[in-house]
Amino acid sequence: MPYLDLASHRLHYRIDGDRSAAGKPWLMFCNSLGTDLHMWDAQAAALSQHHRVLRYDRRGHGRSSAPPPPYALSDFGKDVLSLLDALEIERTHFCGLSIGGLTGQWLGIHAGQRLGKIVVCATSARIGTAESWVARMEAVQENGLGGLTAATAERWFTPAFNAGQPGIVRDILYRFTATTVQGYIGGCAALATTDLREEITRITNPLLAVSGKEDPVCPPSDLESIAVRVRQGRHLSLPGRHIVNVESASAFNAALSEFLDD
Ligand SMILES: O=C(O)CC1=CCC(=O)O1
Repeated sequence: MPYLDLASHRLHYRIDGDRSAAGKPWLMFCNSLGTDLHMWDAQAAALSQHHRVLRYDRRGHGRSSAPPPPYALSDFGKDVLSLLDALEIERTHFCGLSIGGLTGQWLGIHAGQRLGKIVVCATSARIGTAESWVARMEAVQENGLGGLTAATAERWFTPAFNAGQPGIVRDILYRFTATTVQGYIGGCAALATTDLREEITRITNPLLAVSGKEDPVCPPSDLESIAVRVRQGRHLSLPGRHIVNVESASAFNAALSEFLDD
């Protein structure tokens, strides 16, 4: 299991596809709050035929360790750049969901030359409010992540998906409750202090914004707003709630391939 050891924490990552296949472009995925790199299993399986796929667990999530919170969005962006530098990856396409999509926006603003195309999913230039994230941090401090499981399932998937795909939902919620409290709180702190609404106009990379039609966290209007504010943006809405790449996996994979190959 490969890790990158940094000064304050270690990042767990995984490469699918032939790493030495120089003709294949890199495609990097970044997970959301309370998930790990397995949220991209369906995408890695489909896209690794034509790409070298790099996934990692954002700090404090999955098998990556959690430095003491709070974190800032720039910490997540710098973790990505550290991984790219360590793996000698000059340039990669980037796909992130929710806080992973905010990380993609930060990279587009501050390190656009390291990215090819950017895909941001179920995200916003500013997710929620500072007050809502402070309340979430307090709830997690008090009850741990287990206390949030039912509400999380409801935000992440439609009732039909929750009922129809219990195995997939169980697996993703198991990984949710396995997230460290420090890592989750650190992520909430970054969300409480992030507002990229002005800065995203500096993004020049081609960008695809993907929304879940019924996402109560980042509704389609948020993704549309990103697409119109960047230089070369487009927006696509797919059936599902917040974790739209899982709920609409086939359509998501098709859209991702089409956008990257275009
Ligand atoms: O509230 C949630 O669980 C959804 C979410 C907000 C930011 C993120 O990464 O996930």
